[in-house]
Amino acid sequence: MKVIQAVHPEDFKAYQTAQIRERFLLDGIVEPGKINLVYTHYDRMIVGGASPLGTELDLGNYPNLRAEYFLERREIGIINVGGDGTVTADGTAYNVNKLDCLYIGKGTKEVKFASKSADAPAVFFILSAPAHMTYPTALMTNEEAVKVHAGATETANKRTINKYIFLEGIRSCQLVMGLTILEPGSVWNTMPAHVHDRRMEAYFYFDLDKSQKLVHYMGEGNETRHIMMNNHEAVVSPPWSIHSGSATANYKFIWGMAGENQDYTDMDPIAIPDLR
Ligand SMILES: O=C[C@H](O)[C@@H](O)CC(=O)C(=O)O
Ligand SMILES: [Zn+2]
Repeated sequence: MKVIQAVHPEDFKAYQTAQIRERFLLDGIVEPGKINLVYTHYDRMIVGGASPLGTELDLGNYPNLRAEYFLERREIGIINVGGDGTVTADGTAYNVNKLDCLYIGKGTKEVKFASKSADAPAVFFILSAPAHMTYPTALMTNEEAVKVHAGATETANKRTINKYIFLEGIRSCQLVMGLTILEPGSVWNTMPAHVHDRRMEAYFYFDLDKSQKLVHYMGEGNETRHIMMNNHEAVVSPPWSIHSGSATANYKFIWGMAGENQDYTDMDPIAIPDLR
């Protein structure tokens, strides 16, 4: 499992394109027939993808964890962004179709991922954080997710925020997870931008056409940089960094957090004119 170390904001100011990409961009996590996971030292969040084809994929165990099994001291959130699929947790199979979310609590020994059809494979995006107790495994469909309408067509940021794992939804120790859908013609997410010193965040962009590009903005609000991103790529956001994007067409993205609190509204917004 690849490991990403944490970066100091003062050091970040000197980073060139290649360094920014190496330290924050998680590309290649979606690979047909494979599970790819990255261990980040941002709140020890593991970020990855499971893309089963004809055969089931096992979550497995990794030496980095020094655990008997993956979820011995962890919890996991999974959202499917591809074709119909199933996730099996200790023998119980859950239908996790596109935009559905499954939370699996600490103590589950075996997790398996499968696609209903290899011709329309499921693509599972995975977030896993350390957990101190067991919350029940729970499935939430996209219809059941709590929806918040944000932005406007005039500012090209009209979008719907879908919340799944959060204080009023699926309960967890640390994980907060959901996804945001932009309307056609709207291309800006998380603008006005914000930081939340108490939590890290990861973004995973999807349903962005292959011919298009996403520009992800990061850094302190007065010292911003960008990363050019493609469909099915993820990026980690340190607690000191904004995390916002604009693209050449509309798209969707999964966001997820772990850290000091689970209060979604604990954000310090940065006024648009103040960005540098
Ligand atoms: O801390 C919260 C996250 O940055 C996202 O939920 C923001 C987002 O989905 C959006 O504005 O579109
Ligand atoms: Zn945020």
